Amino acid sequence: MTRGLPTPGGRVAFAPALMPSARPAPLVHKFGGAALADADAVRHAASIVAMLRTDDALPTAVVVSAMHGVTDALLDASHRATHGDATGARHALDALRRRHDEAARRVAGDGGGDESLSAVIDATFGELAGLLDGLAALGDLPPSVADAVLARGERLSARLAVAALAAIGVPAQYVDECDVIQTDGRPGNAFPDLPRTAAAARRVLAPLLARGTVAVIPGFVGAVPARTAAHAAPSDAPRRVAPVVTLGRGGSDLTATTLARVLGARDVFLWKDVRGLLTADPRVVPDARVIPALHAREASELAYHGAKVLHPRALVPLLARSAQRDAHREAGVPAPRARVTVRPFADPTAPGTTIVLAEERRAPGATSSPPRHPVKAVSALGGQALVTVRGTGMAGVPGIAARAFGALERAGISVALISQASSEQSICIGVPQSATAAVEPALREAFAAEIARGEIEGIDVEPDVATVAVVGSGMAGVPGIAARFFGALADAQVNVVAIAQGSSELNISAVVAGKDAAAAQRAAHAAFRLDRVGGGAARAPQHADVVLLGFGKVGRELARQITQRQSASRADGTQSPVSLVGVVDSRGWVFDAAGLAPRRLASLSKAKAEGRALAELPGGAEGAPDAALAHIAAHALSRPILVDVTAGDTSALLDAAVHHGMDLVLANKKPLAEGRVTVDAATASAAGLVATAAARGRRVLHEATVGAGLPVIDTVRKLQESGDRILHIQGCPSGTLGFLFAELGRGRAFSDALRDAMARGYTEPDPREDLSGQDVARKAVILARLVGWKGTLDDVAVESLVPPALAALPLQEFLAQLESLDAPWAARVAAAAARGAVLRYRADVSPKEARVGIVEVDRASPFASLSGTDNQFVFTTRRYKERPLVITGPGAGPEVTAAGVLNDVLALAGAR
Ligand SMILES: Nc1ncnc2c1ncn2[C@@H]1O[C@H](COP(=O)(O)OP(=O)(O)O)[C@@H](O)[C@H]1O
Ligand SMILES: N[C@@H](CC(=O)OP(=O)(O)O)C(=O)O
Repeated sequence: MTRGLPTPGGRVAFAPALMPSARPAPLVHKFGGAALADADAVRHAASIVAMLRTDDALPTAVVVSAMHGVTDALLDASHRATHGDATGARHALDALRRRHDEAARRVAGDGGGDESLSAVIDATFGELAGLLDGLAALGDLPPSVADAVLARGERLSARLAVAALAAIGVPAQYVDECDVIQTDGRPGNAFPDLPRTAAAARRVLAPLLARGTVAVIPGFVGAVPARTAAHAAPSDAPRRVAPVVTLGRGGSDLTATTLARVLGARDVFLWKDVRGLLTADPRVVPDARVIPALHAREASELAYHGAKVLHPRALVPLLARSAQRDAHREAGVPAPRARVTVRPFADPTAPGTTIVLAEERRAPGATSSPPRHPVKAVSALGGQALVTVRGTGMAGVPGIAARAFGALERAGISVALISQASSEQSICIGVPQSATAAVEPALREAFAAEIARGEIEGIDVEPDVATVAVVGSGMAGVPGIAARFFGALADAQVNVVAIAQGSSELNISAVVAGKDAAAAQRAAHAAFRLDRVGGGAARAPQHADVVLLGFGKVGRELARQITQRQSASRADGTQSPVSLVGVVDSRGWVFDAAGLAPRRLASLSKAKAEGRALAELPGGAEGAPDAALAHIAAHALSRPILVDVTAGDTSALLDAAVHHGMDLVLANKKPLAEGRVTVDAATASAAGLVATAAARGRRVLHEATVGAGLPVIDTVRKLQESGDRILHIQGCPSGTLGFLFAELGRGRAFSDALRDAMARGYTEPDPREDLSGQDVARKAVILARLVGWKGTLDDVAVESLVPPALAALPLQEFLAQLESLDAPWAARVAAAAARGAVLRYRADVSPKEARVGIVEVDRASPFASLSGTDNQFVFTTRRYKERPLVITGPGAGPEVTAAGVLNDVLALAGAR
């Protein structure tokens, strides 16, 4: 064993006597195509190599993928050529050539162009043109020729990388992949032969690395074994077919891990355009998080189930099993010891994801607490078809599944999933959509006898499905994972076509319609709280997309304030934490996933204020709010927040929004105080909405439901979080009633004060809505529940200011009789005054009760000083007992209400 001796500088020096060789183990870098967009990116890659190579010139091998999109473009050009579109093929090639010429010019930096690089580009495009001509003549695209075309992409980028390294003074040399990576020769899906690759690496790479030269090797491609090379090209194929094969799409990862294995590397860095291996594809689940560490088996499972970030077999060379390991050791392949990290190209010092290779060792019988995240990630493999073989005669007949497998294997069809119902009356097989046509004949042939005997009744093919998988080694032995997964899919209204659980218990998969795959992944991600996984957000900085439900006075003011917030961010050069992507009214919506521009919002606001519906406005769509929500939720939004600034019972909509993965901000009291959204009939509705959201890792904030923009609910939370206990809250949360009682106290007649309140626009159109006390009662319910009261709106004792005889009258008749109330009110006010008190309409809540009605308060009480439409809240707590905590201020009006809502939105935007 080698032993490190710490040096004063903190580095680790190796005692020479203990080191088998003087040089430290090499580093292997792999730069993915997604990261290599242009010359700047290639230069950035070179700088990363230089940085990690350090002054000690650590031995370094660099594997590169073709630049972003180049493999696809080459494939497209090949298809065009075979289908007779010679012009299209030439144009595609010309565009690629321009891109590489431009990159070559810029990559070398100030040193100017590199002639040998131009010559290589020239020669490569000459070869490519020849290959495409050959394909045009052939009218077919044999896999071996496709591989020969595709190989050029990585070779070009490797040349660019060499130039970029040279430009910053790092000695680098291009090494042809065929001189190192030896494979089994399977076109389009080859696998490296480790012993032969190890021998080649010793011969070709070791001397270079020993000299301190960085070896740059094209990824994705390898050599065909000598015996197959002779047959690699069909006799009528283009003459210039080189005997190369590719390792399957994304195969540069596999090149890198193979090299790491045969070189005995210390580290493999897989540099990607994402911040690491994430809990989901961030293009589908915007709040995906970086997984700090996961086992290679989990990573492979994810890759196999469609996570495009890693080649499905990338980790195989580093996981060779022990029997193989012995055989390999004899053949000169060192034991695996590399550390594998998936790193963000854009942020090279970030830790990314570590892929753990060591097997988990647990003492027999050892128990451990269930993992915090039994499921670590979710992924989906689209473009599949599901084949079902049905028949009552299959029950109890052994080997049906194995024969189905065998038949498909012989037909060259890879099976992504297989599941058999316990009744054994059907087997479901997931295959690539492209194989659909070949599947049925293959199975019919394999089961001809059973079909003839009627034991197999049918073979059905369902096209366009996707397999959605949740993956994590922690799910083994943790009960309820499947229930949570399928519950989440059901809640998201995703129909599950078939189910499969891998025998390893590393994954559970569900086959769903292709169109549901995104919704299914988001639902599973939310259900397993994967947005809480600890390695940082997929994207920095944080950003939330806001959808406004309700575009009335408060909604429009909020839109204005969000726009204002965005321009403040622009002014100080930061990204706004929020953007408004959708507005919804009762009849329609306007939505743009990229965000509604300020000008557009201003004109929508203006039109809406003039009485027009959103559906009638430019870009507006017609439909009920639930349709709006479904439409909006189908888009990949960044940490979406639904803001409810309506006044109706929106419970069902809010529930749907939570299931779509949205956080909620409410100014609307009804769903909290009255809504019937509940997970448990015994719990009250408010707890229901909040609990449903919490179970899915979503949050509900609703500061503006009590006291508008005043920090009432925030104060409750802060008191509680700091360990205080709220004994009771007394509040005057109605601007209208506050105004009315202040005026009565000043000797004004009831009818006169109420008419004034109406004229000032304080009251609802029918003032009895305010006078009934219902609005205050809703606020009381919301506050009371926060302090631990368990009742519902029906349990609140409410004193109405409207005598029963006047409650049902038409509005005008009620108003005509207002004067009849003046004398009784004057008497009541006078009686209170005689006792040194004034009247107030107040909500009193505690963990034990919620009451709203008229109270007499001492003239010295803070409530007595209330004026205008101000609200006031008095908190008596364990800490604030002798002198309670008082919050007073304007508690109504669009501006302060919208500001309260905006605070909640910003809190959520920054919180996740
Ligand atoms: N679980 C996941 N974690 C990270 N990225 C993922 C995941 N699933 C899918 N992806 C996608 O994989 C892409 C990176 O893969 P790929 O393009 O093959 O990278 P590279 O070119 O670096 O090899 C990312 O842009 C991301 O959209
Ligand atoms: N260029 C190849 C191989 C590869 O590994 O690419 P990437 O690193 O971009 O996944 C492909 O597109 O499949």
